[in-house]
Amino acid sequence: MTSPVGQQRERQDQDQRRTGAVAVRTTGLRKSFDDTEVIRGVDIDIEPGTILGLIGPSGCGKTTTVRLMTGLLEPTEGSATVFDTDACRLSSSDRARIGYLPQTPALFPELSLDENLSFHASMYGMRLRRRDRLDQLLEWVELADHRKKRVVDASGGMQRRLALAAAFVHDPEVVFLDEPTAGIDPILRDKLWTRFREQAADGRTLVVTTQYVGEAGQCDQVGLLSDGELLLLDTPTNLRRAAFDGEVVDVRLDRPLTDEEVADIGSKPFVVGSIERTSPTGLRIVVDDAGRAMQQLREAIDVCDASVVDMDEHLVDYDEAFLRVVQRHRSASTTSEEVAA
Ligand SMILES: Nc1ncnc2c1ncn2[C@@H]1O[C@H](COP(=O)(O)OP(=O)(O)OP(=O)(O)O)[C@@H](O)[C@H]1O
Repeated sequence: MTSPVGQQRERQDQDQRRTGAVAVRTTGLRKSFDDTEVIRGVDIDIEPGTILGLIGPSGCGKTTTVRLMTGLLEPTEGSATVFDTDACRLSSSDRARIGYLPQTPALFPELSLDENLSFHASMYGMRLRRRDRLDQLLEWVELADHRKKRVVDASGGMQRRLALAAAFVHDPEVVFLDEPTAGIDPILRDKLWTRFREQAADGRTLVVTTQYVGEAGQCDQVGLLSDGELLLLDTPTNLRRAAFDGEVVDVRLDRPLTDEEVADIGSKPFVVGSIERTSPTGLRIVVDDAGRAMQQLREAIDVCDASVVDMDEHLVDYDEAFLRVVQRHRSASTTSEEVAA
């Protein structure tokens, strides 16, 4: 879907990338409703042409963060900027460079899918080549065969896809998508992510919230929110590393090691975290680099006069990584509250 406008923006975004510009930035962002603070000091920089995924448990503040970034909510403290301008003070022409899929999209139930999309296009004053654009978008979200269906007769997933198409109708440069894949089957979800990646490759910037933690792997940067705090902002690979503060190797031996032998292995420089007994003869060891450490571990186990039955890197999946980072943060907060009390 690279239009001439898209190509021009790609060039502009490449220029911005060279100068280190950011498309969206939050600085010390805080938001309270009544006396309850729900966003607690969030700092995020999003480079043009990248996808930021916001993940976190229900109620952690994903939607509120997105609404602050779009300027729909005013922060209590700190700021959110888009194109270097306060999000609450964007001009109407800058607003037209932004797309937004809210969690509860506004669709006209009695109008057809096609008419709804057409209405969104007309709001942006689109006339030229509008039909082509709408056809393209309906294909994009696999609704072309249902275009005549009224929204009221469409499934929840179809309505979501229609709203997603509407967020892109005016070819925006920065797009905020609040749970775009909720209620969509895994095959189409995967296709949509391929399309989001194409959009980013075309120079557009996407902020995507999701409750499907595995989708973190599709993003350039992942922001992990918990109770309104940004626990981590990093690449998906580093999110996995953060779960154990290193890489993880699982080893099974021909006999149980004694506590002294385990402590001896734990003192080796390539072991950077805990050693956990996973069974009488099984160990889970956190190391700096799994590839290198496996040979060094074999040597250390040889010295103990034991043999390795099998040894493999434990590939942490995103769900496990997410759970561990959130649980670690929650237990650290509880401990510091107990110390303070
Ligand atoms: N307008 C509001 N008034 C009062 N509280 C609000 C308002 N909007 C959000 N909240 C509260 O702020 C917190 C964060 O809500 P938010 O919708 O941002 O979470 P979320 O991570 O998007 O959740 P979910 O994944 O369930 O959509 C919640 O405790 C919610 O109840």
